[in-house]
Amino acid sequence: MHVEADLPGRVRAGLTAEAGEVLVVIGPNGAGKSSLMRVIAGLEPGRVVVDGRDWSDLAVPERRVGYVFQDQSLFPHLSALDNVAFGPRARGRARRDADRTAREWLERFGIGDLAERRPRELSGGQAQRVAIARALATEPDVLLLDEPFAGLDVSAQMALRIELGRHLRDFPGVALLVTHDAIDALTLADRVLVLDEGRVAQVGPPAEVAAEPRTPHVARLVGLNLVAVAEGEQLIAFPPDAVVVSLHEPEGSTRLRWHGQVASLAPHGDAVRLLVHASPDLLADLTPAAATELGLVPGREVWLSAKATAVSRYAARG
Ligand SMILES: Nc1ncnc2c1ncn2[C@@H]1O[C@H](COP(=O)(O)OP(=O)(O)OP(=O)(O)O)[C@@H](O)[C@H]1O
Repeated sequence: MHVEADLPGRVRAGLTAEAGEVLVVIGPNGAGKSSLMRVIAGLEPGRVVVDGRDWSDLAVPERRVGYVFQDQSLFPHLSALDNVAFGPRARGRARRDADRTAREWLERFGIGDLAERRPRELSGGQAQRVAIARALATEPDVLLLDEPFAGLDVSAQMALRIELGRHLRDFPGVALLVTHDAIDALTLADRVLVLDEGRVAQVGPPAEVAAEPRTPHVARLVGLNLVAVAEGEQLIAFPPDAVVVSLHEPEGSTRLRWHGQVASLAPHGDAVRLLVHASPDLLADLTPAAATELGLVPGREVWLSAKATAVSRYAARG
């Protein structure tokens, strides 16, 4: 499936996905992730072309799309069952038929016994299961999930993540899932799509995106330093524990060195993690003993150099 979406000033993105694929969409605040989802769903006016067919003027129910958005929560006056049956009914299925489908979906999510409850009588995790069941019950070609775990506590998130992963494996269409959490990308994605300033900055399998990030946002997410070199044509990435911190300019010919000011120090596992304001900002891990010996405090001027063997270098654009 090929999707082109254009919402001027907010997002302009093209993506291609195989049937059954899960694309996890990541990017910093304001990158256009929600805009992409909303324009595909038809909740914002914009241009959408799917496999050469122009969807732009199609109303929401005419699009073969299921969505779970934070602000499109369940109908409060309907039971869980009626919420899930709503989509099939709106698509013309007879009441008994739609109810049977809805009941099956609730059972698949392990909440068949909650069918008669109203949304306010459900926990956050249960309500989110109903919302996802409601989206899947319409048998969409595209499933859009915008931060489906937001607002749930950590253990509810983990349980729902595992369960959703199972349903996504069986889902025959294309799923797009927006998240801020690297765990979602690593556990749920077939491929990760990175949005930056409304454009697709990178697409690839999670391991590849994590190893060779092309945006500062993804580099931070996976805990790597990222520096543009060769007039911006290439990038180098290296982990914070491959950075040597010194108070004086390092000897030798290495060009992998930067001068900057310590912005913060924080415990990180057994190490101390420094954030140094240089160009660009860099992270460095060192032992607590070394941090004390160097007298590192915020504001201190330092030199950083990267161990060449720990640096990976790759093209800035794919
Ligand atoms: N209703 C709106 N009208 C106009 N501009 C909007 C609207 N909603 C969002 N924007 C702008 O569009 C851009 C993309 O926002 P969007 O919400 O899609 O980003 P996002 O990647 O989902 O961000 P976040 O991670 O913060 O949810 C931002 O510059 C934002 O200010």
